[in-house]
Amino acid sequence: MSVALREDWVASPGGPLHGDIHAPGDKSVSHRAIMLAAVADGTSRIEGFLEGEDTLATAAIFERLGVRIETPESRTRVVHGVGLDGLQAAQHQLDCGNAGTGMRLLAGLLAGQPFDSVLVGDASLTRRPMRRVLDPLVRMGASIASHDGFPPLRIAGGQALRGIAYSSEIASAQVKSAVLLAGLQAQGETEVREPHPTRDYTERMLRAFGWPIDFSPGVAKLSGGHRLRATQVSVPADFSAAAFFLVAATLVPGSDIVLRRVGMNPRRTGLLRVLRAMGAHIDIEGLGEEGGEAVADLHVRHAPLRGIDVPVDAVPDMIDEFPALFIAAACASGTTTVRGAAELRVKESDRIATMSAGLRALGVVVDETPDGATIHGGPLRGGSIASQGDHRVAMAFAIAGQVCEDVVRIGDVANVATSFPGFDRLARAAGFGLRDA
Ligand SMILES: O=C(O)C1=C[C@@H](OP(=O)(O)O)[C@@H](O)[C@H](O)C1
Ligand SMILES: C=C(OP(=O)(O)O)C(=O)O
Repeated sequence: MSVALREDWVASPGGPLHGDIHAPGDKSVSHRAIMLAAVADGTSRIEGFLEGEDTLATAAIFERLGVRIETPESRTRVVHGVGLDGLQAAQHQLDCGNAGTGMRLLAGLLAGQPFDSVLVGDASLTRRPMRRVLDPLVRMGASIASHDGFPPLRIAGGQALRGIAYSSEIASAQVKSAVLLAGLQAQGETEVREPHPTRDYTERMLRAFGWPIDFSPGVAKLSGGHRLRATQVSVPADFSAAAFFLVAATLVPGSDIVLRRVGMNPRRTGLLRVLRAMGAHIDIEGLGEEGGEAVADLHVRHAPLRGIDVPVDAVPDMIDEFPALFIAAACASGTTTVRGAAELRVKESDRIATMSAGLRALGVVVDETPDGATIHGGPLRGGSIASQGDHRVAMAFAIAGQVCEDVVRIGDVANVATSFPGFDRLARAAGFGLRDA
């Protein structure tokens, strides 16, 4: 039996943050680039690929399905696509690790294949709800058995899928993407509507790989029966990784940093809007386009923050940034209220509960609600934090340590490598006080 790796950090004030920071490649884009390149015709090149455990797990799964993937240099992948009809049955279960994105998108992509597949994940992923993708996929004709709506997912191959018009009740790019990827192999038209627009990387990348698709914010429509053509993908730096430095430099007096070539897809940058409304000093410089995605340098200087009511319509645009926002809110004057964010309860951990408990351990007053929290800003004392193995919670409390009166001990940080390998090294180089316990 394998035992989860447990590592701890000790974070303490390191002084002002300075320098240029290159955050790793975008996780959402990296997952999708591997998936589409694998089932395209021809050889694709992916540059800026995130070498995190989540996206490495997705790449390893396609190798098990018979796709050759080369690594000519770090952060580059050359994928020898086999076409939508060229994947081969795997001999073993397919391990998605910690990645909700990997498992949910693969469920859609594998539902219409002629062979059976079994998708498994780690303890955290095994607790995450899958009915949100199983319901629409089964309506399309898929046959997928689960453990009462939770992983493992046993996909029976050889099902004839048909397109559906699906109105999702939750704003989830993973649900939308699973249905669209199943739609590639379905008879007729597949349409997905969402209650609030979510990140549109699947739609944009399908178009880049030559698949006809209509989409506008909140709705996407495609038909089965086309082919994907290999292409080049340039992956921008991940806004969600950059977010930890945006908050840290805002909070630590004297800080002045530049985050380079960060992906600025508007469905990802809600934290920027919210931090600016709280008083943050962040300039967008050199806004341009790389590989069809907006990118910019983000210049951040320290600024005092004041609490706000986070607009509910910003929530899907910053869904992964709440751990960092909770720290910003704890350091702001006044109170910050988050509503309409119940989805946070079904991430790698229950992020409302994990962040509230961690902040309380540092002396912050937090009133938790079913779909959010009210955070009362005030001084942070030191303390011990259980990250519950959640990468974003661990990184958020590393920021808290930079502005605490005493040290912050953060437990179980190994999963930081799922989305941000090398975070601790980069953070120390920028000036963080952060060491292994
Ligand atoms: O599609 C994606 O790449 C993602 C969508 C979001 O999840 P939901 O779709 O469940 O909101 C996000 O939390 C996750 O980190 C990545
Ligand atoms: C929720 C996240 O990812 P996933 O759903 O892919 O596990 C995340 O990275 O914060």
